[in-house]
Amino acid sequence: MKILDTKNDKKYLIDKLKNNKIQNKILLLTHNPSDEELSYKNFIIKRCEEFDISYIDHEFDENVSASEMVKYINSFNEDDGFIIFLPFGDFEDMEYLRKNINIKDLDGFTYKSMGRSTSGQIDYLPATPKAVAKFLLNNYDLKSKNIVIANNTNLIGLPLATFLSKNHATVTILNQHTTDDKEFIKNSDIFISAIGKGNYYDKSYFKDGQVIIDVGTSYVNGKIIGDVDFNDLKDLDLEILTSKNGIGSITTLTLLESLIE
Ligand SMILES: Nc1nc(=O)c2c([nH]1)NC[C@@H]1CN(c3ccc(C(=O)N[C@@H](CCC(=O)O)C(=O)O)cc3)C=[N+]21
Repeated sequence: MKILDTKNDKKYLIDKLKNNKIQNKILLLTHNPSDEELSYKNFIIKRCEEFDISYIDHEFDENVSASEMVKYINSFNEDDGFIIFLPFGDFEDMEYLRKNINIKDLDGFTYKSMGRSTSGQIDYLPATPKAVAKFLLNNYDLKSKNIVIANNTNLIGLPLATFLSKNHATVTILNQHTTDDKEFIKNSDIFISAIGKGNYYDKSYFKDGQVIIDVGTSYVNGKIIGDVDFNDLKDLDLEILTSKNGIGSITTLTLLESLIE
């Protein structure tokens, strides 16, 4: 087993963010945020302070309507960026927000971004799938590879799948109701997991020669663990990008990179 990491990618992103003076602001938008959303927001705030990026930390109150939200967001400069921390308190009218926000979208949220990433434009992907896509494109030839993705959300699995398909991979998306997930995973060349169930996949799911990208983040006793129990895979001859020093550690930087024109 070979453990991969994103340390070089991280160094590259940090240098890029240090060397480009960013004039535009980033809007950090929450609505009844969960602990996970708040912790991700705090990672971003720490990075904004490190790179001298202005941010506006705005929590919408309970009763605000979608049109009031859009009015507030669109009152900023069109080159200022925004991120809506999901699930955004399960706000009902996401359609209206996806359709009408027109300042810079840093996390592939609007319908316009969704359409563009589907046609293969990497810059319009949300930060997490963008980080995964870049890592794969930099390190592997995707042509005729079988890729299986365990995640079917608008934030990760769907945009990643369409993008990788445009890049000539054969892609399968699993969901909670998939019955023969073990068979799909075992037959893949590259497996990307983002289910958020700590140590869920053991060695019975894998075989020699595979590449595993573990995007899962579960908090257990204050520590982040991934979906794949990589300690159990020691005897297999495969490559794994684990949760530690993996995609999570470059997601924030990838998001801020999108502020640079
Ligand atoms: N619109 C939206 N986009 C998201 O991408 C999004 C979201 N909403 N809601 C909340 C979840 C959670 N999430 C994490 C990202 C990184 C780490 C992570 O592991 N970060 C690094 C630190 C990163 C740093 O220091 O810059 C680490 O702990 O090593 C965890 C969780 C994204 N989310």
